[in-house]
Amino acid sequence: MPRFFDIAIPVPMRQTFTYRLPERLSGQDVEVGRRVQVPFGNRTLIGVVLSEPVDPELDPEKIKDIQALLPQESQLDEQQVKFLLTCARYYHHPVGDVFSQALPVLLRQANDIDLRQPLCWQVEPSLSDDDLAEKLASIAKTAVKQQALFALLKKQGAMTWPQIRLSGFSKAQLNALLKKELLLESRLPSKVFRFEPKLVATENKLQLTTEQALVVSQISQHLNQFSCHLIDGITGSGKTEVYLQVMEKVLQQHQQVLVIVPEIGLTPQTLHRFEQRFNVPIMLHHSGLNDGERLQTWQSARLGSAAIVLATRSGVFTPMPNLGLIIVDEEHDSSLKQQEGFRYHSRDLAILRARQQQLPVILGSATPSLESLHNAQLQRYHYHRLTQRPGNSKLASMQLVDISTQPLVYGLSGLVQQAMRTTLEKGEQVLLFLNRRGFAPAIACQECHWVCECQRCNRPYTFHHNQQLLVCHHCGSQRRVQKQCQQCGSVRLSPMGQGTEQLEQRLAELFTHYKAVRIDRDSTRRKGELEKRLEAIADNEYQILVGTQMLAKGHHFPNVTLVVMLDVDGALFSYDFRAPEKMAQLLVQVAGRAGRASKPGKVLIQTHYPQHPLLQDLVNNGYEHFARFALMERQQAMMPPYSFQGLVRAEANNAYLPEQFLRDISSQLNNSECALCGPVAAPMEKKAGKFRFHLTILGKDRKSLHQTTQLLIQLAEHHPNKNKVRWHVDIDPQDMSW
Ligand SMILES: Nc1ncnc2c1ncn2[C@@H]1O[C@H](COP(=O)(O)OP(=O)(O)OP(=O)(O)O)[C@@H](O)[C@H]1O
Ligand SMILES: [Zn+2]
Repeated sequence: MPRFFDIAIPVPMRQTFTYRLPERLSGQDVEVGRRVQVPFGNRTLIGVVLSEPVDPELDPEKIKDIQALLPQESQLDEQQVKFLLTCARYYHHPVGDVFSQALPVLLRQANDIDLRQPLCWQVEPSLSDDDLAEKLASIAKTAVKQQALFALLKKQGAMTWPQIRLSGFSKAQLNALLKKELLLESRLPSKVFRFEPKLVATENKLQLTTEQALVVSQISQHLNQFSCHLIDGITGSGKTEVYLQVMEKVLQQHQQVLVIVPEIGLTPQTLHRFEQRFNVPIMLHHSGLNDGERLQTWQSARLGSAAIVLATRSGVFTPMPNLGLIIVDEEHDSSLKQQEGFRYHSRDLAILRARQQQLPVILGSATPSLESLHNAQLQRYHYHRLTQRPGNSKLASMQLVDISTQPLVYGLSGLVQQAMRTTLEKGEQVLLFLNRRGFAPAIACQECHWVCECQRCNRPYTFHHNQQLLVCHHCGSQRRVQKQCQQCGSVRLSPMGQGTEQLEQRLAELFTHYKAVRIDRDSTRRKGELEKRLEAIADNEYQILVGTQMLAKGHHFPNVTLVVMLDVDGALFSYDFRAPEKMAQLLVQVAGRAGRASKPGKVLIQTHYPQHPLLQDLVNNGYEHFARFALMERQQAMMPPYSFQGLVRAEANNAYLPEQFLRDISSQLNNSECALCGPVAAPMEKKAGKFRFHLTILGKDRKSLHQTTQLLIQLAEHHPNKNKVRWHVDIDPQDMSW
């Protein structure tokens, strides 16, 4: 009797496909989670087996054969398959694509792959102290980085290349030490992680404050079962120390820990702190790794040999058979939500996974999302607060600076310049926050006011001075700088407004005795550049830090005592109902970079609207008060988290088709328990040449949202124009500007 299996394959259809196990493979075991190679149309695809053998619904004659079973060493376990199926259902996303996204790129192909454990390096253990000292002396005094790398490995034990790189070292430095026979190269052991007391560097453990101790003990009472904990702790209150101490208890049970953070490349110090505490295999998962490195993380996690996986959002899919805890740090951060393709929220999936696998999950933030606060209010989550900074560091004071009535010099008010001078003269650092990359956000004609726009987006090009380019920040298109106005022919074109690139230049004129450094996506594009700049800031080589929100994220700048937000007005009048929440979070997070050591910090916020209630509330009463008020507003307006939202987006080369498409499917929908809003043009109606429309679904509960979404998808899939319009569904959308 031939056997048939349901298989998920990466095609844009919301269904699974049945295949036959051919005679020549019939002797083999086919477990749920096995990767297989199957024919589809005239292509060959990699799929994943979803079921035990099934009775086919189709005529067996029409069912195609599985071409090959791929190595068992790369298969998913049943737990993982169950989780991914739930993900696909929750987000109404094609199941094959969910599986494909959850696999490392190399496993989406049929090629032979190297599934060995990653290489790692440690100080040659066979060398005596005397030998070491002698060899160490052979490293030139001037080779400071080699010395430092050696010292790090000596302290740390074995490290993989991604770890070494993130610590700021190069392959050349590593190779130099290898050549001098100071290091032993081996593969990370593939044995399952087992805890031993000596793996914790207890000397680095901090004496917990009363508040911290309480949180650690409360969470520790809930290990080995599902529970969700929200740690609402002000910036610098020591959330990381709480994570570390709970992690230790989980590791002690020989279990694995998954830590999800919004960015890793941006915040290498998170990894340092883990390494300093735990001498266990820590594997990384983030966009700075190549495909091979990502596969190695996946594999050691899957084998149970990685004790800790530190990952960005897609790390939530890492298979970890002995998982005992998930931590989502900065749970409010919008980069935890994937904005294209499979649009999942990593925090929400972490909770779903924790529930399915019966383990605790910790969400941490100084500015929790309104969703999480609401869940805490409903007592779905355990709510923990950290209200103080350990030691004598105080939260920075915030002050609004009215710029509607005073002249600015390069965007800086007199009061701000004065405060900067005072701070700099004391030998302390200043951080200037401006969320706008480039030299100027537009180039305009002085005669006729024509603005040079991207034709594909109908938005102004941003002027990048260093590259002498105009770049569209919406679609990425670039062109050379125009010399002449296209409307009136005048050559009097000039930049309008100010971005970080310009600000950095101007500061050199204003503060001649001090050095400024810029941190944004442009200035840190080159590998290792960010680390270099952060290090130089720590060494006080720069006194003025200019940056975008890259600077707001989790950094610890002990000598920064003044933070200036140059322009926060954009968010005050946004169409997006989440804009005030995001702006409040950003403000508090940036402010949290000031005065983190013993020196008190100050935050100056420049605005044209100092009386705006949102700003007043934040500055006078803090985030908690703001959040309570914002939640009340959401409740009155019946917006999330008091309702459940889905969004159908459609786009096409003309404006008519997507609007008509959405209108058709919404008008064909009968008896929906949800309110449908739209179709309306997206806030950015045209992007990269496509016209875009929205249909919003608002349900009073999740069940009705799911039902309505399901029905709309069916209608869309049968619409005659379904191939002329590109459309997708976004459940719990975060960014309505798309
Ligand atoms: N119990 C403690 N005793 C002394 N110092 C502590 C203690 N806990 C944390 N710290 C120190 O306080 C500083 C801030 O801690 P940490 O970075 O963990 O804060 P956080 O809450 O994660 O902040 P943020 O939200 O801004 O990232 C660190 O330098 C940390 O070493
Ligand atoms: Zn564009």
